[in-house]
Amino acid sequence: MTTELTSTEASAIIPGPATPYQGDIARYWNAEARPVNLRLGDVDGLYHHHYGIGAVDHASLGTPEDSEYEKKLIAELHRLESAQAEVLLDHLGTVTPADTLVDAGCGRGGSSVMAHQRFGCHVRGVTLSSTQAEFGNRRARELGIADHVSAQVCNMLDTPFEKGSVTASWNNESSMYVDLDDLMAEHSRFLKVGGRYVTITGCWNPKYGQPSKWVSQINAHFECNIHSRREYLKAMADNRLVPQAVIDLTPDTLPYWELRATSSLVTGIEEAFIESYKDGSFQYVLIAADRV
Ligand SMILES: C[S@@+](CC[C@H](N)C(=O)[O-])C[C@H]1O[C@@H](n2cnc3c(N)ncnc32)[C@H](O)[C@@H]1O
Ligand SMILES: CC(C)=CCC/C(C)=C/COP(=O)(O)OP(=O)(O)O
Ligand SMILES: [Mg+2]
Repeated sequence: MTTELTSTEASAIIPGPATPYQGDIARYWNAEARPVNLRLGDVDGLYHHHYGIGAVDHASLGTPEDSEYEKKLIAELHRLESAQAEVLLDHLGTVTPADTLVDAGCGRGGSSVMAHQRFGCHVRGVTLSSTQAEFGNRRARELGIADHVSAQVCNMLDTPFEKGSVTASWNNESSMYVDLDDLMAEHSRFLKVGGRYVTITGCWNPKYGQPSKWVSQINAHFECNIHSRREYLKAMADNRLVPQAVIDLTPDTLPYWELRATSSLVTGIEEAFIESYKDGSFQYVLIAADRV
């Protein structure tokens, strides 16, 4: 028989944050309720905390004078965010319904749901935020897929997944909150040999020199710590994760940002993304790696 835990029972078995920083990040995401995320998620019930890629369908938007324009703009931004998750899933390799995937830093669970809908597999999400985990588990119940998709409050650097038990795993815009060597070591531990790891992330470009003022602004805005492209490749190489594809998605994400900057849902961080992508100091990349 399965019974739900009371919050007192749950807090007795869920350890506190591993560091004071992780406590801050848990609080940040527990309190987060930005319309740019909730109103986009309301379009079709897939709630994302990542950005979009692909060309804007200007024909579908009509003109700003149109009374439905704002609604269409929100739907278009959401379409581009879901397109980003589809591209991540395209790089997970062969996944069968018997497989288990891990969504590390799963947010409200949009990517987890999409992975289950595409592959029929099990997806285990981890997040520091109890509000996000509850939200994701509620959505999974509403969709009737709670037996396949679940989220739990857990540090992605110290997960309960058994060694070699996971077919594929990913970080969708969640790796800038952790030490990369610790992160790649944990994915490497729970992935099967021959399994696949994918990250989509913003990283600073070593060709620029050091993190630009825009990168510093993004770090301050989200309380995160953006790594360089070089650090990703080094941490993977040191942890038996061999890149199979490194794709610069920067040109593909700029249209999303330029459209978002015109909307009523702006949050103030749009300029930093647009300017850093344009001056070359910051890049939006996908890295897919084989666990060897
Ligand atoms: C920007 S959101 C991305 C959410 C999701 N991947 C998506 O694409 O919608 C960052 C997520 O990383 C999670 N996170 C940050 N540090 C973490 C850690 N140490 N362990 C687990 N989750 C973490 C946060 O709780 C949050 O859910
Ligand atoms: C690419 C980088 C550096 C990402 C930082 C992590 C992050 C906060 C992603 C988007 O979350 P969100 O969807 O909650 O943000 P917003 O409210 O801006 O849409
Ligand atoms: Mg968002």
